[in-house]
Amino acid sequence: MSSDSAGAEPLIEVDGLEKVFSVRRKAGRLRRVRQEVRAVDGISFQVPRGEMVGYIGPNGAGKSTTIKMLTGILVPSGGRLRIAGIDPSPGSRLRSRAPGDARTGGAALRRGHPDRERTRLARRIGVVFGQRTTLWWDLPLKDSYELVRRMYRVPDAVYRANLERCVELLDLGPLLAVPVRQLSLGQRMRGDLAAALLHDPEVLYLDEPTIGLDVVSKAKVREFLREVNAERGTTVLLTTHDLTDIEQLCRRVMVIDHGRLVYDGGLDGLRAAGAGERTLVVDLERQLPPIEGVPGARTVKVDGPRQWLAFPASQSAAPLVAAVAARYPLVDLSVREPDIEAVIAELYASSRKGPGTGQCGGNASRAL
Ligand SMILES: Nc1ncnc2c1ncn2[C@@H]1O[C@H](COP(=O)(O)OP(=O)(O)OP(=O)(O)O)[C@@H](O)[C@H]1O
Repeated sequence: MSSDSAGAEPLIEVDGLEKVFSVRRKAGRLRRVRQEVRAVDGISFQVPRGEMVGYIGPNGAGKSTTIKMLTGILVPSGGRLRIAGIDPSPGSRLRSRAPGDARTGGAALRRGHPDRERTRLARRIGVVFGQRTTLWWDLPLKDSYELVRRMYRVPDAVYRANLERCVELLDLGPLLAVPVRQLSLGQRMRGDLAAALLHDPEVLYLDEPTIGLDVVSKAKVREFLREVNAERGTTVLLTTHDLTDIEQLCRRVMVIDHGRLVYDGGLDGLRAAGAGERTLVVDLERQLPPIEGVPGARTVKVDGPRQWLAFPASQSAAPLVAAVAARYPLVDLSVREPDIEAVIAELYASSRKGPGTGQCGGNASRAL
């Protein structure tokens, strides 16, 4: 969690949130049985205003389901959530763990709770689903924006200012007259990002906004998100499988697996929590046999005069450097941080072994 936002007003508040889907599965040639899928299983977190938080996890972990509940698209089966003080599905706790919730949730909402809260919430949030566009397929981009303006009743001056800024930051000028169906994936994604921001939302949910994009388009999207966050203080919840998105944009990351939060804290803490190793890379004066006898380190690779020594991420490099320098002709050195992808893969694996086995349990960051 970013330390400078600690204590700031929470804009997103989630407490014991659950979503249980009821699905029918084949059991034999003719029989179907009803089964529960616990997609989100009692997660709690808060996001202060202005923070950019990564929300990651393996396929099927429950990320999209969480985002859909936070936008009001899905009704929770249990727990509480508030975004900008609004509960998009008031009364959902009454239906907690109700069998067949996936089918009855919508009806219950219509019966007991008009869509007023969800509409109020829609004005405060923006959403981009990387796999799906919210734009009108056959309309030029500009006409889609015009429709967004009317739907959200965006005042003229606000609309013009926001559109101008998005066009500038996302290079949309040449695309405004092009029908959405003719846009490339990267162009369409930029178009979707602008559409999500025209009504000045306080919260932006991004579900895989860089999926399928080339490196240049990814860089453009990331730069845009940084600008929006810095300029407007927009709170961002970012779901992605591309950890570079997280490394470049978020200081805080939440990891979900099997519907449960298994880590919530800083990226640095995640590296340390994963029992990862750092690497001391040393350049010696000449090629020598693998370095031995340095306490706490082991030589993992030798390439000419260069050698790589792995050591626990939690340990200081200073004594290792001193030990190597005392016995070997050292010319240069560097320390490499653990690879974040490896750390996260390890975290997923350990969370699957069951509670209590995760390596992050004793970390100073909020490991869960
Ligand atoms: N409408 C639904 N009906 C039944 N099960 C569902 C439904 N939506 C999601 N699920 C199940 O809930 C679980 C979580 O799915 P979800 O889409 O939230 O995962 P995810 O973390 O977003 O995965 P991915 O990274 O693959 O997009 C999965 O087991 C999925 O099959």
